[in-house]
Amino acid sequence: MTNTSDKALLLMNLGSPDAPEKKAVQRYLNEFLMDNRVLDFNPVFRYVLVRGIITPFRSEATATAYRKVWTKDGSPLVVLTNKLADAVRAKVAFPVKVAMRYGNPSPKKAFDDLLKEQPDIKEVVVLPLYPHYTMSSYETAVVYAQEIHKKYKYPFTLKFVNPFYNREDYLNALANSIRPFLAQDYDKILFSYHGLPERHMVKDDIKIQNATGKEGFKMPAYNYQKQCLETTDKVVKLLNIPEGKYETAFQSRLKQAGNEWIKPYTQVRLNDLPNEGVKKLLVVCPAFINDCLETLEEIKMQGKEDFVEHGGEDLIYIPCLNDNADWVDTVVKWANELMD
Ligand SMILES: C=CC1=C(C)c2cc3[nH]c(cc4nc(cc5[nH]c(cc1n2)c(C)c5CCC(=O)O)C(CCC(=O)O)=C4C)c(C)c3C=C
Ligand SMILES: [Fe+2]
Ligand SMILES: [Fe+2]
Repeated sequence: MTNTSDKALLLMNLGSPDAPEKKAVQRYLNEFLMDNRVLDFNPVFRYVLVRGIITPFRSEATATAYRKVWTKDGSPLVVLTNKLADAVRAKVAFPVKVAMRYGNPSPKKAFDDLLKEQPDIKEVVVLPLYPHYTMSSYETAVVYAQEIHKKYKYPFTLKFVNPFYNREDYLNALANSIRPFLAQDYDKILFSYHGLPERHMVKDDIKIQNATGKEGFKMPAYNYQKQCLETTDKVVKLLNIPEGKYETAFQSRLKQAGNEWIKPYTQVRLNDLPNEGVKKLLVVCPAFINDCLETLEEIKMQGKEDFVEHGGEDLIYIPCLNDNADWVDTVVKWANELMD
């Protein structure tokens, strides 16, 4: 559609390395893990841990994992976020841009491009592509966009879409995307969310209790783990999935960030479920809006291999919302609501 508005939408995601190679992954991990909302240690310890241990030892393995899912157009996360932007763009009369918290394109690039295209832009609605609030995902995206906006004195205001883990439109889109998979025989459906160090939950709880209303977004009522459990709860109700046929777990643990992460661990459940009689498992990853390394490599590939090795027959991975039609309509609706 032709742009006729002085408002714009920015879709903000986590970001990926520029290439599935050790050097690019090193650059990416250094930026990502030096974020004090991700590795919340004192700066000197964080620097030593990231530069001296995590990045040198992790980069090659992470690059190998990225190579397994990399597409001809780039990382799945970036490609699929762009695809979502294209689908939204086709339905609206305002510009739609993409920015990443780490790596490219940065919010600065997105804001600069936006101004080049439409110099009279007055307001940018930012949608962080994370349904749930936690300081290491939603909050760091918001704060980074705010910092760049302030630093370069952009002549427009920013508005943020709130965390949406319990919003009806998101839950309906998610439930509708799961429904066709429930038509087959299955033993259980696993809702696997990105994990968090327990420590982060304590900090998030304090932030939630002390929210001032000036954060730029509405804080949720409670912490990430409870938000995830609420998402599962609401989706299983929409889908009439009976008790005992579903469970929630947390994936992607990075041990160096602290030994205790929120439980149960997806990895442990994938290994144990076959012994508990679960042979055919459906898995959905609702903390991720776009498929990425953590869903495609960790769950769809590695997770399936582990599940089968431990006696499972099949793991059927349910894709993220990506550019699903209901989800695209939801994004359009939410953007329009905030622009009114
Ligand atoms: C302390 C470490 C980490 C926390 C806390 C964390 C929270 C968190 N992450 C996402 C979403 C994504 N994470 C992704 C990759 C990824 N995450 C971590 C570490 C933490 N994440 C690392 C080190 C990596 C890189 C890959 C690796 O080396 O294992 C991705 C995928 C990126 C991609 O390019 O595909 C996403 C998406 C959320 C939602 C979250 C908190 C809830
Ligand atoms: Fe992560
Ligand atoms: Fe991972």
